Amino acid sequence: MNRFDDLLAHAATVKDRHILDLFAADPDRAARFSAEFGSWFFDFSKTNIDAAGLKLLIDLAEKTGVAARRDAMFAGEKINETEGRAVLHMAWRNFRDTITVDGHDVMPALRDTLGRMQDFAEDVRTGRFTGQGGRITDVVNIGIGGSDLGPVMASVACTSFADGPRLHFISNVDGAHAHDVLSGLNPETTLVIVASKTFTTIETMTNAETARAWMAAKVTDPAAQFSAISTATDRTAAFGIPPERVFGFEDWVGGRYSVWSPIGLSLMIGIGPGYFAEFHAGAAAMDRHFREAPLAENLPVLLALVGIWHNQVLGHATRAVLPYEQRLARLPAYLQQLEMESNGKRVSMDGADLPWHSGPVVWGEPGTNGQHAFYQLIHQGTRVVPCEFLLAARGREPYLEHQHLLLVANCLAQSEALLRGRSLAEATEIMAKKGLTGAELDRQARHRVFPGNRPSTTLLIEVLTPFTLGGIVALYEHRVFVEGVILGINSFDQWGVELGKELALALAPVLEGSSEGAGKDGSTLGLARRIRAARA
Ligand SMILES: O=P(O)(O)OC[C@H]1O[C@H](O)[C@H](O)[C@@H](O)[C@@H]1O
Repeated sequence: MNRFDDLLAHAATVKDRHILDLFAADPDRAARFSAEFGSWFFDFSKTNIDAAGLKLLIDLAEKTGVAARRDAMFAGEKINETEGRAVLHMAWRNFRDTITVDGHDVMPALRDTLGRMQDFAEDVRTGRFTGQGGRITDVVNIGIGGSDLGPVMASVACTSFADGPRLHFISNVDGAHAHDVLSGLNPETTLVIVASKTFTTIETMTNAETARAWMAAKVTDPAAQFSAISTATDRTAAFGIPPERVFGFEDWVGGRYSVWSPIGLSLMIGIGPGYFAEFHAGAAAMDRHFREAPLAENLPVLLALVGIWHNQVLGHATRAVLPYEQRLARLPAYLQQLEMESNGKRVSMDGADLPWHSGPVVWGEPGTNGQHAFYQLIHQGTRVVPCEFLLAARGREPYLEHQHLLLVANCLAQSEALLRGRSLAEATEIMAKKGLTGAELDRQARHRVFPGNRPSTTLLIEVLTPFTLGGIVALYEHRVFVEGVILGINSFDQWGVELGKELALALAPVLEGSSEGAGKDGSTLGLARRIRAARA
């Protein structure tokens, strides 16, 4: 007996029916299977979930203790059990509440750091803080994973609000990344932000050294144009960054949940503290909704339950995230870390093998580009890929609103096509009109059949702003949390990234030729030999 049995039994009885029949049987289906909070509207009616299935899903959230776990998280309990940490990134976007960790009010220190960030951001933006060659024109954020993806994703999303220095990001240890970014910049007017929660991550520290050398070649005091963001202020000092430009945060902010914290400094400089506060406010609004709304009307809970239905119940291993919004181009990459690093776990909280599948593979690209690339498989491939469309009703450039209308039409058309499909009879009729007959008509028509009955959801906002973006990101964070609770896993550690890091360190001497690599497999040694020869 496992926690999904009732749902699996229900799914077995309904999985072959057509979602269109659900619409035909219930004229109110679209309203009944959607939910709204403030600026965010979530439609999950184009799925095979019916009233009985939804009830079983809500029951599942109840019996797995989602609400109690949520309250424990907001109360600062150490729900990240394998690291013995609280999970309180929400504190960084809600400065009204009092939040205590180990009986200690953490908010005064956060307000102090936020104030220092705001002052520094304004100083950079207004020219009170300058580089050694004048006003700061460019800001380079050096970080990776959660210290990169959040600021990159949000800065692209907030492009139309950016009026500060230009933002650039270096993450990959591949020197080509640092080269390509830095070679276009003037060291005398560039501010480098080294963003690393631990300040030990090899990629970030290597790129930071590279940037320091690049700057030292042109300015007398490179450290004067460096800032650092970390929980490890001893290490930032050792790197030579003066404390007034170091912005700290606590270990109860996970890397992939840290865009709200000082890790968002580059974004704050780009869009200004005012819009950054709106980004916070949108997320804080979503936090309140998550804490207060009944489970059946709770957007993060509903997104999670639809995810569970598709992955653990129906067995669809991947989910496509398809933003019809160019400025959300980096959202799929951001969500890959958020969801897959959080819920890609093989054991449950107590260390036992997970008796069901972990979270899904998340992937995607903005529409309409994806339509001309991989949608073929989504429409006619043999596997079902649940699709998650994100859409803003309005664009931000009034003079291009005619293009936005076309974008919206494409998004709705895709979810309609996935739902409706095209039958063999319809395809045959179309091809017959083109003059085909007989066996050729039959053959050609079969290639043009769309099975349809493919599930999708749509998250609709009115327009993309820092506020609505903040809500979207918090919505996904809490969705990941709810899925994690239902799966019984710890969504806040990431031990799965460690092994490769250790092996990479051990391989460096093999590549340099100073170690034989005893005990390594033949493939690794053979590749290392070839690489050594090519580099000699
Ligand atoms: O911020 P840092 O300490 O440099 O960590 C950067 C990233 O690397 C780690 O390996 C983790 O996989 C990520 O969760 C983290 O965001």
